[in-house]
Amino acid sequence: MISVQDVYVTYEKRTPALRGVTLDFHEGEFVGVIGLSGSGKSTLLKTLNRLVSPSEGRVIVEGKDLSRLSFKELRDIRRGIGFVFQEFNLVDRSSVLENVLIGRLGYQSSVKSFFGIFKEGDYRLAEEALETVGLGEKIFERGDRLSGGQKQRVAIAKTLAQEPRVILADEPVASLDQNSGKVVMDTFKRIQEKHGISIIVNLHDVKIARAYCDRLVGLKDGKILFDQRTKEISDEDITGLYR
Ligand SMILES: Nc1ncnc2c1ncn2[C@@H]1O[C@H](COP(=O)(O)OP(=O)(O)OP(=O)(O)O)[C@@H](O)[C@H]1O
Repeated sequence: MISVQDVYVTYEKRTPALRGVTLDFHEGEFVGVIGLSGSGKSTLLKTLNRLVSPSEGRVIVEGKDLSRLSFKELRDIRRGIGFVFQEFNLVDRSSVLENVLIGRLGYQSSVKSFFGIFKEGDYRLAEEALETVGLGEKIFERGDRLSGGQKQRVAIAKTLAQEPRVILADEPVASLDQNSGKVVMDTFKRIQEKHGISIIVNLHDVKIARAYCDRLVGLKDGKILFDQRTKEISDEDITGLYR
């Protein structure tokens, strides 16, 4: 589904953040990317929807080289790829429903988007997405009235409203307390299992990564140290990653 082929990313002539990364992501997987701060986790995730472009190598999504797409083709590909950030990225003064509807903007013509005109189907999808993340009752609440965990679930609902094939999540529980983090990770798991959507998530907490992910990619200094089924990963692998 997504193929990363010998990718290097260099920011402003510094040491490369990624150095020859090659791996494939498959349909329906729950993959965790782990490693020290600065190992390149965010950079890797951002290359998967061209928020960051490789300096060398290629990222192929559904058979298409991301670096060779027209504006429209990139927009179409990005519709199928949700992105969840550590800091939620919601509009605090807007309602939960309005925030989730933003996920539908990729399906509107630009004029319609500008005037905020949504179809009935958009509202239905937004409501379904909120039900899926367990926030059906908060639909008219203002964003800034929610707890951190609830905000992150609204952010997930927003990506669900996009009807994605894959959700990328960059440290989605790093700003949350343990309980809220668990609810958010349970939500991702449910989405993977019930909706068949692939989840690719950066995590600095190895315990969480081991508990939820089917496969773990260990990044160290911009290179892949291991890429294995979670149950095959030893304590030594983990120690080597953080040494
Ligand atoms: N926009 C940028 N401009 C310049 N350097 C950057 C930029 N983004 C990341 N870097 C550098 O690239 C390297 C990898 O960073 P990246 O954020 O991908 O790692 P990470 O594993 O996600 O770390 P963290 O968990 O701290 O975010 C680091 O050395 C970082 O300083």
